[in-house]
Amino acid sequence: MNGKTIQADTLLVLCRPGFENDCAAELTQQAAGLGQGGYARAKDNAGFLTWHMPGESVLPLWQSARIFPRTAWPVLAPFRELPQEDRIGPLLALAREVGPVGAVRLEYPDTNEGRGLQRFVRGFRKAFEQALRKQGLLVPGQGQRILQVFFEHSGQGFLGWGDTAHSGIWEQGIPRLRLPAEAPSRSALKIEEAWLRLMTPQERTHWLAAGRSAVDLGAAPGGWTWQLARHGVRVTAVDHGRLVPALLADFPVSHVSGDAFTWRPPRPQDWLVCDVVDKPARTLALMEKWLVNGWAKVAVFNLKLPMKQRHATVAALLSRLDAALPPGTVIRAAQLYHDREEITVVVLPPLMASR
Ligand SMILES: C[S@@+](CC[C@H](N)C(=O)[O-])C[C@H]1O[C@@H](n2cnc3c(N)ncnc32)[C@H](O)[C@@H]1O
Repeated sequence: MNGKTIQADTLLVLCRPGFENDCAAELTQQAAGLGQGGYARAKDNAGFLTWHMPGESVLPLWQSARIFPRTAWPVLAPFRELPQEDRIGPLLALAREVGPVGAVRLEYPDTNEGRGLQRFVRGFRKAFEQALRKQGLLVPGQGQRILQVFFEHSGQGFLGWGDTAHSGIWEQGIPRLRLPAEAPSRSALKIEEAWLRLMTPQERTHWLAAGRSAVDLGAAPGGWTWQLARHGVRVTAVDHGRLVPALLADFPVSHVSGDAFTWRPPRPQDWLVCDVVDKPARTLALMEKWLVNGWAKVAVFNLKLPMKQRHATVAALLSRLDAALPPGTVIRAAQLYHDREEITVVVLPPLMASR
């Protein structure tokens, strides 16, 4: 049960504050690729924007892969000046137009001001969900459709719908991941988010398995190496810097003090991961060399963003990589919640199931 088809000409997009124009540039390019137009309404550092396509359906664009948006969903209607004494009533009336959903997401901008809404949203969630359940509009576990509400402030925002396939798997596009005490660095959260956001469960089961091999370029102090090694992957960690000693003592990890840009693996690996901070074109050329030569099958790496033309730069680099690799190679990229001035890229070989 996925619910009736609803049309929409507006997309609500959440992103890291400061990247609204990059989202707009990306959506402009994607819409053009679909033979569509559109325009953004965005304020600098707002952490969100709306994308408008008057007279057209925004659904094909919503169903396309995105790099800069953390999440996006079709808008049914904006709401304004919700009465303080009954904010639920007007939103219930809109929710009825969406129909029964399996879950509700309540979102707000990831800005200082937006985070001030946390308490309001916590209280509102309880009352709103109760009211939805009473009316048969929220039936947890049933159907894929999610009711989406975005609060710009407590009286104003947008209501729409989504699903995990096209809006992403997390409310606000923000994963709530815990950093275990033994993790060598906070970067460990970044590769975990990359796996969860950019790989399917089947791909993770296939590749993140005991007996697989990996090289981690720029590995120290060892957060990414630790994440791979705790799945039983044998890791060669390349860095002039020191790894956390427990990694070498307790896990299938070996350390090579070498240069990421010149070191070559003695035999082909399953994984190549790379968190070296360098010029994006230089990192990309390194990844291309490894993948084209068959030194690794799967890659996870960061591309540092330039100061200007961020979307145009990464789009050009990713299309260069795509052209260099065999047809069918899967390239997925996103500015993760744990990314600041970079994006994270995952590359998977064609026909992964048969490897
Ligand atoms: C952001 S840190 C990596 C953090 C690591 N992924 C983690 O999870 O703990 C970048 C690392 O790249 C290393 N690095 C920079 N240039 C390098 C090079 N040319 N060869 C090898 N390592 C390099 C640095 O020494 C540094 O340890």
